[in-house]
Amino acid sequence: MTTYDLTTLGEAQIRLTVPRGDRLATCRELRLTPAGSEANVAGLLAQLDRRTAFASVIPHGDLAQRFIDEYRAVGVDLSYCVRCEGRMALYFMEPGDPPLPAKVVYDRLYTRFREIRPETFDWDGLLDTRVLFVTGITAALTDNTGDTVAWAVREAARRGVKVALDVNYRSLLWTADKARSVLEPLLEHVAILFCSRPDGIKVFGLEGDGPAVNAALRGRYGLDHVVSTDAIHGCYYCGIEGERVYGIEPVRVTDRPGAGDALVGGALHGYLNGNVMEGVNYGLRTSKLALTHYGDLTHLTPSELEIPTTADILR
Ligand SMILES: O=C(O)C(=O)C[C@H](O)[C@H](O)COP(=O)(O)O
Repeated sequence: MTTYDLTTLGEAQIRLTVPRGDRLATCRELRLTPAGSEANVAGLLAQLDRRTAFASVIPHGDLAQRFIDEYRAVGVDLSYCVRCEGRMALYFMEPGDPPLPAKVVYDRLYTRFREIRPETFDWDGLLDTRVLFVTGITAALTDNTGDTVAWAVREAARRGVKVALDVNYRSLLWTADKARSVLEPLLEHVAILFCSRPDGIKVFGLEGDGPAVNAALRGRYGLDHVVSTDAIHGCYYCGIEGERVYGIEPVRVTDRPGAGDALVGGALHGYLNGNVMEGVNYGLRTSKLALTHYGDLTHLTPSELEIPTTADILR
């Protein structure tokens, strides 16, 4: 029996959000919430009674403490985090209201996390897990973070640990060409891939509707499971369990960031149960829950996985 169900590494961040109806350039107050894609997935799974750990390099100080308190409170093991002097990564967000799109401004240069190397972390501990989860966000930051993600993926595969990868393409962090050149060589080691349709088109040069992009990813890279979303039309599964299209129902959005990570967390809960198709149903529920409250981390109880949804299977 492994110590963990899922371990992951990523940058610890704080989000500073502009109140609705205001602009970053003029607002006088900001809402402060902890953030980080990988931590969000670990945090969601911890609330579903999964054993998870998140590794990072985190500075001392109050902002970092806010991050630590948030994810530790839901049960994520943060003992692999290395503490250092330095600054906390931040991101600012204007939620946007039509016709203004949401806007993100990163303030995450010069963090010590950007200097990580494989030797920074205790991999005997971190790879005592069923799944290693990584994202394109961490791979994008610097050559060091990209190399460390690549090393971790290969080492996990060598040790028989399943690898889950979320492409999570961020155009503010790298070009699509660079993303492809870094992520593509990792795909042979990946068991379950999360890639939105727009990312499949931009990063991997694919074409077609959601199911077509999904099937092309699976076919081209020989993946066991591919889960993708198209924020407007639906969510798609393609893999050894078959193929499925899931409808997405509109919900009132209180706060959008973290909904993608919630979908990934729910789907991985299913993967850990041996049923990704059912996991995507969980993911649709958890991402819906994510939209109802502030913060990148979705707060939920296991019973809320059963909340009614009309995200019926269409095909
Ligand atoms: O951008 C980054 O570097 C982050 O990690 C910050 C956020 O916590 C996630 O990006 C949220 O991601 P979504 O669930 O896709 O909204």
